[in-house]
Amino acid sequence: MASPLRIGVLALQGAFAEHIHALGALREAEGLGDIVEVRTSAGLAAVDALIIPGGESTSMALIAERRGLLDDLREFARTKPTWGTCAGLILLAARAVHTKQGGQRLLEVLPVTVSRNQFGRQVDSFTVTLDSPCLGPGAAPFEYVFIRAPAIVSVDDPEVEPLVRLPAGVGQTEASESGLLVAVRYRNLLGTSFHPELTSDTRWHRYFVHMARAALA
Ligand SMILES: NC(=O)CC[C@H](N)C(=O)O
Repeated sequence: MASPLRIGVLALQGAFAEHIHALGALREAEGLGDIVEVRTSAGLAAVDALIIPGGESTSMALIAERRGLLDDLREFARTKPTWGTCAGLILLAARAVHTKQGGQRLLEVLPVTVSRNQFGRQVDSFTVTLDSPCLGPGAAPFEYVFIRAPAIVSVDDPEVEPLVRLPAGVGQTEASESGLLVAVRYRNLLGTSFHPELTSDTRWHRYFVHMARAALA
């Protein structure tokens, strides 16, 4: 039997404890191995898959850079299963718009452009319940939580698979027939604008576990 999957959560800043909690809830059913807080290059080298949580992408990148972890994170995300949620999605992206003056460091592994804080400030946070066929045939709707979230405003590689789109109009400044993209998959990468770790619904975590397992098989 294959050894149990070891999933790490980047624990420099942000909502890492919530992801660890969500993975913990799946541990037995999914036969997960250690669920690890990753803070160093050695810690990263010891996991099979990684979640980069929500938080503040500029701070997270700065801390990672100071710890000499940024290049290792980039290398990891190039080939190993990696999921970025919210700020984590920004870090994975090839390009970000509406960044702070002077720009910000990104891992540049996911060929999309994200717009930071697309939906406004903290007070404009919102939830929306959407059908999510990517979670399985006949899957019940999922409650999506958005907190100063980015949106994916352009997809720059045909291999990027759109997974979830908001209804047209939500968070958009320009009239457009299709809504903003808030979840994509690309090879070994999953990027989501929302925070599934803030709900008790673990289906997105399960999606990532299955994706990671398939990628590593
Ligand atoms: N909840 C979040 O992760 C917000 C992300 C934040 N707006 C950023 O740019 O990093």
